[in-house]
Amino acid sequence: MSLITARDLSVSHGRRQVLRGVNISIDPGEIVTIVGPNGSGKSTLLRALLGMLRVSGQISRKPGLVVGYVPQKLALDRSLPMPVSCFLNLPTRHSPAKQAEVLRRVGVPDIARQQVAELSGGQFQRVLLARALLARPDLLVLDEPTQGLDQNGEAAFYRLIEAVRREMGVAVLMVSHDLHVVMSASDRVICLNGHVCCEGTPHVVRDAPEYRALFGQGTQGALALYQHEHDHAHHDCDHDHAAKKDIAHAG
Ligand SMILES: Nc1ncnc2c1ncn2[C@@H]1O[C@H](COP(=O)(O)OP(=O)(O)OP(=O)(O)O)[C@@H](O)[C@H]1O
Repeated sequence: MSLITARDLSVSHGRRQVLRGVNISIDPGEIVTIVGPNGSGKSTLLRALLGMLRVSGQISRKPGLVVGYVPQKLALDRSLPMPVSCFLNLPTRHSPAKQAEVLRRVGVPDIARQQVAELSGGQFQRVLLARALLARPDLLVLDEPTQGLDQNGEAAFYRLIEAVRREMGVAVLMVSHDLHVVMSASDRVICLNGHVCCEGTPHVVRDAPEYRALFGQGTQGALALYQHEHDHAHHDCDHDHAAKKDIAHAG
């Protein structure tokens, strides 16, 4: 049974429709990455799936589903004096032993007493991940989790995500702008631009015309992501969604 499924999902911000007719489902233990140009509705889709927005269409969640969410921006004044251990207790209190275990798991074992304001960007991302993992989620939702990290930091973070998935069996739904990472770390990629342009295993998507129109080819693709106007006609690429998913699970 899927953890979360949305059918014919549409979302408007005010009078502006941001998402239309989106179908998506996340299965236990899979890593799914959403890519798309700025403003294409990626964060909106995550927030809609989490039940944070008014939507039209259907969203169903597995009963008792626990989600750990790491938002793109956290409205936290990092100049506030607050040790990591206190931050990890927001909003639910956890024992020091449990905190230590999860901090060790995300690769920052010695920082419980450190001030949040003193953490590097990479350490702070790991603390955010630790906080999400403390809830023992079935599904981790990460909105551009490596924003602000350098390439090494990004690669290390995604390796960590894969290790956490392997060890805890948690499914991961994330937004990324890093094509290279998307290709290597995801079971399934969804290209979004107000609607699902195409989706499937990284290899299936890489060869899809819709994906190439969005990202171009080769290393120049990352630039295309930001420049693309996305006015091409759409071949209905949802029709073989089931087949692609099969490939995703077989591979
Ligand atoms: N709360 C809001 N009220 C009004 N408009 C919004 C709101 N949130 C998002 N939007 C608009 O909806 C569109 C999609 O925004 P969203 O943040 O989902 O895109 P995104 O793909 O995540 O972008 P980015 O890659 O820049 O993070 C944008 O045009 C944005 O300005």
